[in-house]
Amino acid sequence: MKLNLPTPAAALDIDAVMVDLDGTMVNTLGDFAEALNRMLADLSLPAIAPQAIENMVGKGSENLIRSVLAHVGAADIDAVYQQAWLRYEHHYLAINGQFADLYPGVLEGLQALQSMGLRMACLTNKPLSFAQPLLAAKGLDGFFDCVFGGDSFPRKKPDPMPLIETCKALGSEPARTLMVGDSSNDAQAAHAAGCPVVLMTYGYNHGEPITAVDAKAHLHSLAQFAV
Ligand SMILES: O=C(O)COP(=O)(O)O
Ligand SMILES: [Mg+2]
Repeated sequence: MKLNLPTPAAALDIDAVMVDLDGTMVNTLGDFAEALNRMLADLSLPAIAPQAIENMVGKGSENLIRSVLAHVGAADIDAVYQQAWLRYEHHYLAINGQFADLYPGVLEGLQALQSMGLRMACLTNKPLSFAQPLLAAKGLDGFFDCVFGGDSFPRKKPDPMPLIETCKALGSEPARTLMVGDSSNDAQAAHAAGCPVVLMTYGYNHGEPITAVDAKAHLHSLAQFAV
């Protein structure tokens, strides 16, 4: 299947697509802020501003919680981590999707990829138990042949392992499987796995400009797949 990309990239020859979740399909910053601030309140720690959280998203929940605990000045992060995770998990599952919105053009883009007959996976660093209900709540679950989270494999993005394993599950060669993401994690993992990668310009990239990260294209909307 030839997937046409806006210039300067040429058409890509692919059989399947892996789509990242946070910052690519769903703006989950509001969910992160709500669940993390409820966790901090339970631990009698100060609140954190959503803008500060944005740069910490992308390397999974443990990294996020540890970064937030450090930011608010928790005295002994290792000592408090397990309780913090349990409170965060409880609150996240309770509010999952309520403070999160699809980015514009997501449905159009996914419909276009689906109608091209491409096999599709959602591949996120979010825990699978968070990702599956979020996809369902946002009406996205029907698009994907498989869904893998940050705890589905022994290693997370930016390691190439989750992409290589997802390609196997999709029955698609890495070189013919497109990664669609929003951060240098997605790009680094894709480069190492031998997958082409396209990056969205609106997501979370650790505070760095995403256009500086090498990719086949940088898109402002998934609807650009529909043209
Ligand atoms: O939960 C995270 O750290 C980010 O998840 P993502 O891989 O869907 O961007
Ligand atoms: Mg992301």
